[in-house]
Amino acid sequence: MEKEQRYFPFFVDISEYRVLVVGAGIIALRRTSALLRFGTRVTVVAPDIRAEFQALQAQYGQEYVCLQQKKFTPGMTNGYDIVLAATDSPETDHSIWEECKKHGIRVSVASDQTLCDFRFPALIEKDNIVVGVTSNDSDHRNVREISARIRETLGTENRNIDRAEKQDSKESEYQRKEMSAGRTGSEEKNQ
Ligand SMILES: C[C@@]1(CC(=O)O)C2=NC(=C\c3[nH]c(c(CCC(=O)O)c3CC(=O)O)Cc3[nH]c(c(CC(=O)O)c3CCC(=O)O)/C=C3\N/C(=C\2)[C@@H](CCC(=O)O)[C@]3(C)CC(=O)O)/[C@H]1CCC(=O)O
Ligand SMILES: NC(=O)c1ccc[n+]([C@@H]2O[C@H](COP(=O)([O-])OP(=O)(O)OC[C@H]3O[C@@H](n4cnc5c(N)ncnc54)[C@H](O)[C@@H]3O)[C@@H](O)[C@H]2O)c1
Repeated sequence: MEKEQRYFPFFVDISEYRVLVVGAGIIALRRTSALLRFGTRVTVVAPDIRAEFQALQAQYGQEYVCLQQKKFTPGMTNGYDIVLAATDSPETDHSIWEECKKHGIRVSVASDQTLCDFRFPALIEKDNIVVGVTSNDSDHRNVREISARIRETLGTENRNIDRAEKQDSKESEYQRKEMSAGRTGSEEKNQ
């Protein structure tokens, strides 16, 4: 019988990490904005970059958000501590995974749970409390629903970008909220 895979929720200081995110669509945006709230530096590589990434760069500064408008090419993962593959091309995601495995870089592939060294959780943040939710059976929809209920109980706004907002690439609700809250990279770091 196959052993059930279980994921342990380490809570790690990622402020000194260098993170590469390949792809700049809705999933990459949700994850990049989450990582930035935890003080890390992120490089984003994609031929099409959603407009909200410019707002993140304006908010956190170029030191924290480096945008590279180009396709992934071999060698790009060099020097990164972790890599998130979130393109809409399974072949590209797979070659990113291969390169990371070859060089011992931890990698998560949004399109394929079998290619994840770690799980990207749903995040609920309330004052200094951080809740991370994941599933051992990869029922992503359930993770999302449980997280929404925790957010409701704690009275936290849903900071995550919903996939339904995908079409609204100009000025999303998320961007307006972040901008009107006047959040800055240094404030986030000090939280
Ligand atoms: C928690 C959350 C965090 C985040 O993404 O930020 C997250 N998925 C979320 C939502 C969600 N994901 C999917 C749907 C559509 C479902 C539907 O409609 O049926 C929805 C619902 C929605 O988006 O509304 C589809 C999906 N997801 C993965 C695959 C590939 C596969 O299963 O192989 C496919 C099929 C793709 C396809 O078919 O194209 C894989 C992963 N998704 C993970 C995390 C990691 C495992 C964590 C876990 O579930 O335990 C992992 C392994 C990737 C990783 O760790 O990198 C976020 C909740 C955000 C929140 O609420 O805060
Ligand atoms: N984990 C999750 O929560 C979840 C949920 C749904 C879907 N997914 C998976 O996540 C992936 C991304 O979904 P999305 O909705 O963000 O897609 P999207 O279409 O919004 O964005 C795709 C991005 O990938 C980039 N890209 C394409 N080819 C590239 C290449 N060769 N090099 C670099 N960048 C490249 C595009 O320029 C674009 O920025 C899909 O594979 C999807 O199956 C994950």
